[in-house]
Amino acid sequence: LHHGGHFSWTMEAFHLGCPSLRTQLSSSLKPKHTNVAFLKTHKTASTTMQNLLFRFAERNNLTVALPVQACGHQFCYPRTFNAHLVHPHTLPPNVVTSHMRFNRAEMQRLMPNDTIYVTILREPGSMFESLFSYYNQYCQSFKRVPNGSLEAFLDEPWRYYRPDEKDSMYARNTLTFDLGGDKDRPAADVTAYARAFVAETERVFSLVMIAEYFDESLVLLRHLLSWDLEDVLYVKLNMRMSGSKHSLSPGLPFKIRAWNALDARLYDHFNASLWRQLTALGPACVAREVRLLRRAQERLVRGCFGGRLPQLRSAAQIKNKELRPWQPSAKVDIVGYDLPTNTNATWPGSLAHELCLKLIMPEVQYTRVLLRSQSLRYRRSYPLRSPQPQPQQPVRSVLPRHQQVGIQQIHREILPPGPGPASSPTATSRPAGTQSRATRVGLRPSGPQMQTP
Ligand SMILES: Nc1ncnc2c1ncn2[C@@H]1O[C@H](COP(=O)(O)OS(=O)(=O)O)[C@@H](OP(=O)(O)O)[C@H]1O
Repeated sequence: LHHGGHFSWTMEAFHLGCPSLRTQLSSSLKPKHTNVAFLKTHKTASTTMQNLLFRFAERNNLTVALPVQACGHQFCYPRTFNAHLVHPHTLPPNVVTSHMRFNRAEMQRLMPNDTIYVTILREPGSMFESLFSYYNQYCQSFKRVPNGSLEAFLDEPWRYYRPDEKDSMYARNTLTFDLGGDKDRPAADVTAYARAFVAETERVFSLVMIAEYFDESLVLLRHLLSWDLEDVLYVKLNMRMSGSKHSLSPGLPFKIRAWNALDARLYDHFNASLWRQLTALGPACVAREVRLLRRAQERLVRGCFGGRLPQLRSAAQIKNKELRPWQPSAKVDIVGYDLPTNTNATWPGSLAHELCLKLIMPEVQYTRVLLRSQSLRYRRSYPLRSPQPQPQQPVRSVLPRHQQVGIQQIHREILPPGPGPASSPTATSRPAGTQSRATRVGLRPSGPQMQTP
């Protein structure tokens, strides 16, 4: 571990002569942006992203909008999102990231005006294979297929698929559905609809990440939000064991794209736009940031797992219940991790244990833990609260770097060495008491409606 203290890796890139980073240096000194809406799409590495955002929110004492208990850990998906599905103890939020079917107007009612919208897509072939395997016992369209054969489904999808049936959104154009669109557009209309839907998605989302280029996407995210390297460290979550995966025979990716034509168009468009943004940032600099990220990540993981890389375990093998990922059925093995009991060998203290635990905590458990801690904070702030939920703190869109708490120190120790001190400009928080009534009860007045093409 490196004990040289904090440094700015953007400064390092600057010294290496990355032209695009040179012009961005001033923006990297900006306070961190803290109002973020991440649309958690299905089977796209979104749980890994959600965990990263949960940890960022906790480190910075932000509020994460969580579902009311009746919705479980998702905003009553596949219902279209409505701000009333948000638990009152998690208002007003800085961050939202739980599964939902997107609804722009309701999100704007919930989130501060300067919220940055981000989502993630995955290549349709591997995504559909993952959906087919994961939801095989849930989704009737998949259950009907003899021998659970992906090939059989794709040979005659209309034989098995019913557009209006429960859980049909897992069987066709899932990304389009999650983004609030119409997954069953008639073939004659697909091109025009896809064009308009892509344009609308582009208007709302400042960044559309791509799962295949997860680390490169994180580099863009880090720049967009003026975050540090330590803010985008992660461990891969919600992976299937290799035995639960099915390799696609030649011809299948083509059939999957044809069946999920809207998703395929979304993916192609945003994959191209991701690479345009990476090119604009400078490929050498992106590669360097990715290397630094992976190096820091390895140190973090080794620190948590007693100097080793973690062993992947199926849920049944994980001793700590808090760390067991949810299994969709006995036929699919989802990978998780168990912490060694002596993780503190490298970093002493309970903070290190907490950091490591949260890093690998599955979605359902982390959502529960977060709801509990936010409810506690809410009750402590308002022991004699009025019937309407009140804000616990002014809504912040940016964060002074010095406000980040304890666990940050451990993060600092794992960063690769580099020159230059980090600057910590003061943020411009929105002054308390300047919000409208709607903001004070946690919801914002409706903004312009999303124009669904
Ligand atoms: N960092 C990173 N990069 C690339 N891919 C990753 C990453 N993290 C998770 N994964 C893969 O994402 C799949 C799980 O996606 P989600 O977490 O979105 O699933 S869920 O809808 O919330 O259940 C799941 O894919 P499959 O294993 O193919 O099912 C994970 O392996």
